[in-house]
Amino acid sequence: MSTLTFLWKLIMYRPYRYSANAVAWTLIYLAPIAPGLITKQFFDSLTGESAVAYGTWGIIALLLGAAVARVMLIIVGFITDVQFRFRMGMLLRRNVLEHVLKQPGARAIPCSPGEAISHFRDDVDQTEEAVSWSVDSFGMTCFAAVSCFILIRIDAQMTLFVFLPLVLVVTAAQLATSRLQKYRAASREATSKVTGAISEMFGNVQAIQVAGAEHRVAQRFRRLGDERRKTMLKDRLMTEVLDSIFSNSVNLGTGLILLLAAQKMRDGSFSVGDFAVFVYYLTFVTQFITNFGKFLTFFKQMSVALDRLTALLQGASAKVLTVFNPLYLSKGERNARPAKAEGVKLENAISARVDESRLDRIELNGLSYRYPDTGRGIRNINLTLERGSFTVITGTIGSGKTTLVRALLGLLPVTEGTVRWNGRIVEDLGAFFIPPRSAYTAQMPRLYSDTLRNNILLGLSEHDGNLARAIHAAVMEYDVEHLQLGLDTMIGPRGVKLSGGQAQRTAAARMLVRDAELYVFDDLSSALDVETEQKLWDRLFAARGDATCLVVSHRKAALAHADQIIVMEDGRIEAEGTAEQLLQSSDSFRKLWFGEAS
Ligand SMILES: Nc1ncnc2c1ncn2[C@@H]1O[C@H](COP(=O)(O)OP(=O)(O)OP(=O)(O)O)[C@@H](O)[C@H]1O
Repeated sequence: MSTLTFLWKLIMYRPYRYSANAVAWTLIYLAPIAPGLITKQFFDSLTGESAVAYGTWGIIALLLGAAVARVMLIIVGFITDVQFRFRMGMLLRRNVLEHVLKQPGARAIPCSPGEAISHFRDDVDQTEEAVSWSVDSFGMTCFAAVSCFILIRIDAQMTLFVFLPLVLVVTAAQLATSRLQKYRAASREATSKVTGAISEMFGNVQAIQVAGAEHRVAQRFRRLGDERRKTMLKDRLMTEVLDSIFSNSVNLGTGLILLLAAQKMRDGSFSVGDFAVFVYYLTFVTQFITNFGKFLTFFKQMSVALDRLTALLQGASAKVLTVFNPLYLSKGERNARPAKAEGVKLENAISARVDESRLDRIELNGLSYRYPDTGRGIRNINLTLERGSFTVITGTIGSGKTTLVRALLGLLPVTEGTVRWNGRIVEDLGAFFIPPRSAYTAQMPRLYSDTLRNNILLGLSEHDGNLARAIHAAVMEYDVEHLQLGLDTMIGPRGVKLSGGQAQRTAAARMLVRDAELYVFDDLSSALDVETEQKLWDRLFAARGDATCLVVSHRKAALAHADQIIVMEDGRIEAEGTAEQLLQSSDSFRKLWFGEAS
């Protein structure tokens, strides 16, 4: 999509609001025409070149009236601008967010969360800015046209001599702003490298000390600081030069008018009023040129923002950005929201399907996924999970165990193969495999800066001892007792730091507090000692009823409980069976089993 089409589509999202904004700002920009003419009248009356039609007080009243009207218009203009800008920005953020949330979990964003947040904030802001300035450019062009018409009628030669050099100076300065943009981008990047280095240093104090790398880290920091200093200096210098050109251009123009007007005034062909109107309009015409340049800069930035937002869509068409979607901002809109009714319908439909879809059997047929950057992944996985069974996926490091469970749960986009739930193909795995159908504990659990209770419940209501049961099944009761405020202790990045095992058991409790037909654990036991792990599986077996379990593990405590074991090797299933069968038939399994014993 071209930047112009992007701009047009955003305007067409709320054309009436955009038009109202354009009308308001055009009037604001045209408003100075009147005081200019009144001032001319006033000065001409002083020199006796014309009679004052309304008297001195009349002129003062007119000037005051014009000023008050402009202030009122500016207030209206701000309201119309905010109303339009906000809707446009919200539409962009809404559409990108919807797209991101629909992506398989592991591929939601192609960059770090920090970068994605900056796209959501800065790129949308820059787009808003460009669309908003298109209105100003239109208004200012109207002013420039009308004022030039008036000035040419007064003295065409003077208009040309005063404004042409001025237009050239300001345009040249404007062109130099593209260089400023480059310096600005470079200084921003250098600054972000410095702040990134500070946060890395604070985060890795121990690692730096252990590696004895203090000196090298300090040197690297100094180098980054030096680079930042150089780029910032260029940026500041260029900014100051351009600012001084812009702020002095009016003085420059006034000087030119004085030089040229002196002779004409002596001849009597140029009145004091004419001089006043030239100087008065000069400020606004200079502003027009500067602001038009600003619009061009914002337009360029908008094109970069469009590229970056499109990259966030990972291959989807840029049209996604401007799809007309309701925002439900006003109370009336919110009440009329059809989504409410649809939401209820959807919930009913889901619960109806869930009632139907008690898990009897899951079948994976020819499931494949390849990571685009490494070409690794899983190939042609065929697997059946019967109701109430306990399946363990095992294998060497990097053999594809995590990829397999993530592909099954729709967290990675399956490239080939199908998953059937009770014989029926599941179309959208990501939307389907959610509680109460399935619950999942990832290899690296994520904790929020919140209480332990809220980290486990994640918004679920606490009832009939569900939380206590989940904590017991996850072997967490001892940890809860020893936390100062028990379940109300703040944990996560800004609270008590839990050990790896505690974090994993918190994630397990989070999963177990949700009733699910299928529980999926990815290497839950990797940070647990043997005794705790044994307890965990025992309790899980006692608590889970006939729920089905799919577990990634290489530990005997899990393998010994398994109804079936899948041995992965290089992205494929290398062998399957019970521990007893595999000990007889599979070399790889024997290595895993005895490797742990040794
Ligand atoms: N995000 C990724 N991008 C590219 N390649 C990946 C990615 N994640 C994993 N891989 C590769 O895919 C293969 C399978 O990885 P996977 O994490 O599924 O293995 P695993 O058996 O779970 O390993 P582990 O026992 O270490 O958890 C590995 O070769 C790995 O290097």
